[in-house]
Amino acid sequence: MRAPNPTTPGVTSEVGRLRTVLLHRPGAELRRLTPRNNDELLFDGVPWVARAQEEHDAFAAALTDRGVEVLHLDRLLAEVMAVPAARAEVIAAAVDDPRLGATLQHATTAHLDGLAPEDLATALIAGVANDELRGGRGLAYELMGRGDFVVPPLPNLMFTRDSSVWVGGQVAVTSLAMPARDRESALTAALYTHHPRFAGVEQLYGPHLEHLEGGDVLLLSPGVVAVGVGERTTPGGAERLARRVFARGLAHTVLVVPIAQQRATMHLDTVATMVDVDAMVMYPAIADRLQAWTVTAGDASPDTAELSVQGPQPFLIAAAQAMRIDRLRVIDTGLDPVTAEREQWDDGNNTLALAPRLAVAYERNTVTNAALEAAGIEVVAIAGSELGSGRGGPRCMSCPVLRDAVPA
Ligand SMILES: NC(=[NH2+])NCCC[C@H](N)C(=O)O
Repeated sequence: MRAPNPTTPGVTSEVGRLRTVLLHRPGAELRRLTPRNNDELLFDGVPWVARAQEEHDAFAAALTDRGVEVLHLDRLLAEVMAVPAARAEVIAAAVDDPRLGATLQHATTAHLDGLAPEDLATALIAGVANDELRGGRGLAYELMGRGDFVVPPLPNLMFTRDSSVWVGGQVAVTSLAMPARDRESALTAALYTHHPRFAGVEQLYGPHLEHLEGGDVLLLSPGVVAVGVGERTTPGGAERLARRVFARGLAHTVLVVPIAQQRATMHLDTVATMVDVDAMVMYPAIADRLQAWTVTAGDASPDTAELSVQGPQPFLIAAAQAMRIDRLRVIDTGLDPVTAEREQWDDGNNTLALAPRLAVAYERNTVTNAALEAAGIEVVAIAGSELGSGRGGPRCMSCPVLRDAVPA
């Protein structure tokens, strides 16, 4: 497998020592949430924003205290908004909305294009309401309510895991399934295309392809990628990713793992995450039922070839085989079924490994965290009562950009 060299970005596992991570501190976009729009915007309630920011700051501090470099998506985006081509791309994506009609599209383009880089970044993230638009006009504009969004906000941007994911030295800008998140990948695409920090990095995937979200992608070990398919990532998305990682020599096996199409299990990382080179914390209700299809490269050319697809077989068996280990150890979320269900819902499985046997987890999932500690995993516990209202934990809120290789 082509391994990234230690100074350039790249990630080959879930647990190699974390060096650099992309986060997004939630801001004005969360203040847009109301009881009328929170379902559509994929939040379970209306968070207390100042407290959510405090919790996020503590999360970021827990990482920097342990030597991890934290990149902030909004700051990088503001920097990149000085580049004319980048501005044009994200503005085009923001007005590419059939609700607007041509007149309002033109007015919105002019408004956004008139903003200084930092203000443009803010407007793209927090959205633009009808009464905030300078020079608003057109039929759609007149018929909208004053507080309606001309450009909708992106409150889920803090779940940086989903809008891009690194496989080896390349980054997959994803194609998000839910309309409320679709535009996030226009921002990550601009970032990876135009920010000098990522100059020369090849992109493995892109917006508007078959749906693929980073929360579904787990790098089980170097060369072995698990992809959950369910509410978000589609089998077509998993197939295209598989072809591309094989063609580029980034992996030898992709395990395609069906998960229930419901909110509680929206991504594979809501039911299982890696905490050691050979261990996962996993929701016990699915541990024995989870299946995997083992996909490897067929023989002919990667774009047209039939991939080799085998299975399904139990996930834990398929994973151990692909990883070439005897057994993938499982640490259960919760103890009894009710606690497990509660702690799974509160992202007890959604841990972010900082190194083998060292993981960040929400403090509220006390039973799961105790099980992790008992299994020899050191838990860095963070508060998440407000952050969690978006249904995402430490793994969802982070996109690793550079990890050390795990010792072979
Ligand atoms: N990787 C994850 N589990 N991300 C969680 C994303 C939560 C977000 N509210 C959504 O529904 O999309």
